[in-house]
Amino acid sequence: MQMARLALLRRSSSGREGSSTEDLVQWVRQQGGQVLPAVHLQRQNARGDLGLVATEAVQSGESLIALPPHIPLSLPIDEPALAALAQRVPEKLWAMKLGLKLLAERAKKHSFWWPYIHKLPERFRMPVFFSGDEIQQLQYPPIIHQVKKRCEFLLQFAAEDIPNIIRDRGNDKHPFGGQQVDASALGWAMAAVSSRAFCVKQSGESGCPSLLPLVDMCNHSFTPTARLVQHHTSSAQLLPFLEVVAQQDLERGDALVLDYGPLSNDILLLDYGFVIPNNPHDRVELRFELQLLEAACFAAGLHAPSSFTEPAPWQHALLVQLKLQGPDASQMVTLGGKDQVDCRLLAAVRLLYAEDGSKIRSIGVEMLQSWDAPTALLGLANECKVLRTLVGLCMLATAPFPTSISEDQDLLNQDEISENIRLATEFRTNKKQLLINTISSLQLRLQSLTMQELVSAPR
Ligand SMILES: C[S@@+](CC[C@H](N)C(=O)[O-])C[C@H]1O[C@@H](n2cnc3c(N)ncnc32)[C@H](O)[C@@H]1O
Repeated sequence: MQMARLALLRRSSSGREGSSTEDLVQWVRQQGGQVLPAVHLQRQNARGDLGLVATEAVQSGESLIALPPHIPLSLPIDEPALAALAQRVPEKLWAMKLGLKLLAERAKKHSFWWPYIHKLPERFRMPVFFSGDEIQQLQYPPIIHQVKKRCEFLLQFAAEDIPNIIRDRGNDKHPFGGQQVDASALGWAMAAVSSRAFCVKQSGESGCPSLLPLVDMCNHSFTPTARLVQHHTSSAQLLPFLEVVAQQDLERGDALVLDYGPLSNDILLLDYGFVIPNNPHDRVELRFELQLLEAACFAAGLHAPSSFTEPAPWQHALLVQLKLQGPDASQMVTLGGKDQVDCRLLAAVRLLYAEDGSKIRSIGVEMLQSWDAPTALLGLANECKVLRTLVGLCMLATAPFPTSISEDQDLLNQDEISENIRLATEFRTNKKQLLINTISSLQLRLQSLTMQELVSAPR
């Protein structure tokens, strides 16, 4: 299917570029919120991105922003037509449910949240707004698949679900005040929510995504300078409900940055429209298949044992236990990260090389998944083959990327490339770097094992 581009939404009503950055701060204060005088909203770059900074020194633990309970924009949806629409949104696309409420508020003449909505970005950089060619430039099938699915959902929701619900309920109950909502408007709302909502606990219930005006002007860092604290209070008390607190002493000019969570570059790109170089939470996904492991053996210059095509019954039983085969299998495994490879993948390659089932069963499936598994029981030579096969797998995983890191770097050094191509190139180059780093780590392990093997070999 040819991917349709979701045309960028242009709204003359966005006040981001024209008005003062202090409007939002003032509105939060008028609503009973507290904003430390040292906290300011500033433009970050020519694109008009905003962020919060400290304009004076602040002590660790000081309250920077406090929001009363009526300021967050969150679910549930009371309006029946809107609630009926939200029910048709798959749970995975939770941001679209709250996005519908955001769109409805944006369409209202006197929405309580207008000073906030007015300050939201006019456009977002998520790949659902890329052209078909730009999406292909991501070069990584799992993310291309996700982007296509989101585009298809937005196009179908705009073309079928919204008109159907509106027709059934009559125009006087139009959830968007009679305004037409197309795929790009839906994409805008989904992107606004996915990139800005925080999970907030509501009286005894589990977390609920909420838009937190002003708080959502904090950018992300894995080494945050501020943290979000939730207080349990009733709305009648107007006590601080959510607070942003300084995580450390801040100097004048320091950015207030929150940690959005342990997010991979896939999620950061899809939901937030940016990626982090050397992201410790990033991984490369692949599907566990014996044929792939066999190919990895060949790539590593090894002869694949027959178990790679036909595992012994005890090996099959352990693969089922690892949920890599059998009816409950979930075959998605990962490369990269702190442990270098998915622990289930490590265990699978180990048990496929093992000849003695009873030895392996004595180690247990838990231990097989750990780098601390006793090499003596697995056999040094076997463990070397395991590592070489995993290196081969990383090499195979680089195959779908048609460009090299140095070609990507050349592209990134050109000033005239578009923002979307820059982002797609940064994304794919980080994936390749992750695979190269994983190969290096595995090779280091292999070197130290080879040394042990040489030392322990009979002379
Ligand atoms: C919660 S908002 C933060 C405020 C936002 N900068 C703005 O102008 O409204 C999240 C968005 O900020 C940007 N952002 C946040 N942290 C970032 C980072 N570390 N690098 C690049 N962009 C970031 C991304 O566009 C992201 O979708």
